[in-house]
Amino acid sequence: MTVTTNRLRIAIQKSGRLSQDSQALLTNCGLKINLREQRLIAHVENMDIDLLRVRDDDIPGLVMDGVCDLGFVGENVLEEVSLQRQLDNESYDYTVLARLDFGGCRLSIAVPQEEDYQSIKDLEGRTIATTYPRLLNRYLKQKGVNCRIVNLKGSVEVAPRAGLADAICDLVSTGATLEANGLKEVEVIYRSKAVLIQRRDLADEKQLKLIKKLMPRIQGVMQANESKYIMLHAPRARLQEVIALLPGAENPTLLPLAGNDDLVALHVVSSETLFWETMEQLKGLGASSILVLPIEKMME
Ligand SMILES: Nc1ncnc2c1ncn2[C@@H]1O[C@H](COP(=O)(O)OP(=O)(O)OP(=O)(O)O)[C@@H](O)[C@H]1O
Ligand SMILES: O=P(O)(O)OC[C@H]1O[C@H](OP(=O)(O)OP(=O)(O)O)[C@H](O)[C@@H]1O
Ligand SMILES: [Mg+2]
Repeated sequence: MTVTTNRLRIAIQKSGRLSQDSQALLTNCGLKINLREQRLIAHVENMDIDLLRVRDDDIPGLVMDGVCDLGFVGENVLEEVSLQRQLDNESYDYTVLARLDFGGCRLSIAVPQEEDYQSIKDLEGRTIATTYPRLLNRYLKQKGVNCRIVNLKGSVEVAPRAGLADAICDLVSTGATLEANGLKEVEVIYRSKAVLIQRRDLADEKQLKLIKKLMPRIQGVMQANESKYIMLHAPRARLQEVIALLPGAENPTLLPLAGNDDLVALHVVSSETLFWETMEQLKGLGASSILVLPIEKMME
């Protein structure tokens, strides 16, 4: 590629399911992003980074062709584009730097609710509408089922009602879209999360150094997201029982309470969230002033 810039180029979805989370992750990593709604490129003011804001479908190709150095994209799109590029004899090289904690969804086959569905064999010879023809084709081949695949870029869920297909293969998260369209999920064919990918042939020392700086921050933000800071007052006499109830609290900090020898303050960073049930059990042991706080950043 002949793009001559030393600034690291990161492709992110312009508007959609991954935009906010990708941007928030970068912001939490300390990037000051100068965003103007309509701009294709957003400058990062405090680091040599530019964000390219594009359709998510274009992100794998931009990274594979070396136009962008990094990209935030769903594994579903990444895998679909990779399969298509293999077929077209185009390069499909990339490195996954991190699997992220957002964009979780599954690619599933769904049929009309009233259909008596037993197995994938029921779809032999039928028509399935999807935005992911390559992933669907791979799955059907594995199962030895022949179907006609109709490629739709949007509104896939209305295809059966519109008489365009017998079934669909689309992304599902809560299942609300399927339900609203009178469909039921019958096969999960792919489970996806957002990932951060890097172009394989990246060689610029300065850019590699920047990525090396960024990665521990990304890991730190994700770790902080799933961790909680727990504080409570526990009766000294039941300390061992209290500690046993707290997830990941092997080495809590214990602090004396002024004017009260029976109670002790306990602080701990927990890798899991504290459920209401556990809080009620803690209370049952005599614990009080239980606080569960979010953690913004972490570095070990
Ligand atoms: N309901 C969902 N819950 C969580 N993640 C989802 C959900 N739907 C999609 N995703 C993930 O987010 C990605 C982007 O979804 P979105 O619906 O914004 O795509 P799009 O409509 O193709 O957007 P674009 O205009 O950028 O092409 C998907 O490829 C998938 O990885
Ligand atoms: O199972 P659910 O929680 O209902 O989520 C699934 C829906 O989410 C996505 O679309 P999105 O809402 O991002 O809109 P889009 O179809 O315009 O991309 C996806 O394409 C499904 O339609
Ligand atoms: Mg898209």
